[in-house]
Amino acid sequence: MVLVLLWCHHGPLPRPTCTSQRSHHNCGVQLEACVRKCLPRNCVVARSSSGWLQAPSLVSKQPLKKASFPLKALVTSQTQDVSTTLLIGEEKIGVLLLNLGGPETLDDVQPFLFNLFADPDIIRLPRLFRFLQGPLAQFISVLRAPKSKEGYASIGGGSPLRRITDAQAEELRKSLCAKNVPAKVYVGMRYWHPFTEEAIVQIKRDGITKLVVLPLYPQFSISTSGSSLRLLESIFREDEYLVNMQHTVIPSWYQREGYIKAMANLIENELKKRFDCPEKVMIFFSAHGVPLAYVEEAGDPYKAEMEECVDLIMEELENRRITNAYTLAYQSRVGPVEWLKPYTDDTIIELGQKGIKSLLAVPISFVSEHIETLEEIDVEYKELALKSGIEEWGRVPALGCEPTFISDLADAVIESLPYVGAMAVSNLEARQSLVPLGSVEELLAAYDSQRRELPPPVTMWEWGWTKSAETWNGRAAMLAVLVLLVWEVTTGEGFLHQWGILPLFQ
Ligand SMILES: C=CC1=C(C)c2cc3[nH]c(cc4nc(cc5[nH]c(cc1n2)c(C)c5CCC(=O)O)C(CCC(=O)O)=C4C)c(C)c3C=C
Ligand SMILES: [Fe+2]
Repeated sequence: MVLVLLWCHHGPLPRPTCTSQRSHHNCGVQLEACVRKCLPRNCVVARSSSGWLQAPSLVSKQPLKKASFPLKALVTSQTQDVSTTLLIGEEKIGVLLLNLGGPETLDDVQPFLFNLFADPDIIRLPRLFRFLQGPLAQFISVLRAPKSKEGYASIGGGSPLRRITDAQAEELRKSLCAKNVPAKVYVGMRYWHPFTEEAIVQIKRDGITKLVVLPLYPQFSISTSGSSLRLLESIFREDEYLVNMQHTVIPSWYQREGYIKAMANLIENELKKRFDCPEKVMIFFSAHGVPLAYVEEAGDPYKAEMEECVDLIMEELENRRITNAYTLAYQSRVGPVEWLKPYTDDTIIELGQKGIKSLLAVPISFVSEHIETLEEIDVEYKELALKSGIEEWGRVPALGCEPTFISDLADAVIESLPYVGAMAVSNLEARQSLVPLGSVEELLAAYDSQRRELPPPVTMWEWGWTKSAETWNGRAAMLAVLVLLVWEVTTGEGFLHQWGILPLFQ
């Protein structure tokens, strides 16, 4: 196998790949994509932008020597058979799958939403107002809960995420075992059970000595993998056992051949199965959106990774002589701020107006079925498409436990094992060692160094008889009634006393 390392040390990559000094990371992504296209498939392309190495299937902190010019490409040979070296010694290998989590019952919806909105990677307040994070999360979650509950009720009363992620964990364990890498696989959710903290307790109880952290999001975003990794970093930092446990992180894996092939298989199957004239169908990639500020201000690589991911899948399909038209749009916008565009709903309407008759929706940000595939795509977007003049609608299933995909995740874990290193936050010697440290903190710093505030994702106020204003007016009225009630009960005075309604018992 050949490893190509793109090395850019402090400073923008040279033109023409770099058009913006600020989106330094994105340049790296684009450059990496260009280089990958020119190389044979068996090459691993890695890039570094701030002194540590970020390979497609691993993150490792590699103290690189200062470059005499900004960009350097190294080509080395990697001939070691990783799986044989793993089994030497008494290491206990663990794999921690990170995921979002979802409410299992309708009663879980509001507390789940509270956990989500209490996350500073979802709503980041100015430093001075950080103390309001909890009350604000409570407020927004109570406001949003009725709408979310409706959605979860329509998909059977809860999220299928836990069940599917548990099944993926079990299949991954089996696949690793079949590849001679016995490992325990744990699930750590960000906003619902089993919480990441619960998984960590189990990892410590089992005495894991080498841990591979694998977020189940193909593309990295500050709001998903970033948030989970930030949490993990804070847990690790405070725990002596974990500080010394060797670990590495696989931050994103959308460019892996197995994943790309598995996605292409799903698209090819669905095209053949569902449509009379498969070649006339437009392939409609629908990615989960994020607020534009994440990408433009905080440096989230999500958009660049998403675009590259779509290119790679289309390239794979073209190799199979499937040359359909395709497009990418972003769904699930929440709140008043601008999110990544084009929006899925606007795009569907536009395609209908342009006379497109057949669409195949491909959910691409997530590898399990969840509320946004089962409700938003299958119900809302399908209805919109049919109303907009689209006659044939199909949707590619999420990868779930698809064997090519699971086997590729197992390979990603195995390939990352030689890079598992000590966290050792305070250990200077370990920090300077050549063994990659897999520091979550530095990974996050590279994308989100300034930690600017992130926009609130829900509408706070709209004047006029909008749906939001009605909700707010209703809630304000309820609050006023509550205040009056408390006032009457505590003071014994007020309208209800004057009218003889209170006190109830005399
Ligand atoms: C409000 C900001 C949000 C951002 C930013 C965001 C990014 C983001 N989310 C996913 C994947 C999922 N999100 C899910 C649910 C969900 N997400 C938000 C908000 C943001 N997401 C809310 C309020 C909810 C709850 C559901 C709702 O009320 O609409 C889920 C579903 C889990 C389930 O229960 O099935 C997933 C999956 C990605 C990939 C992403 C950014 C890239
Ligand atoms: Fe979300």
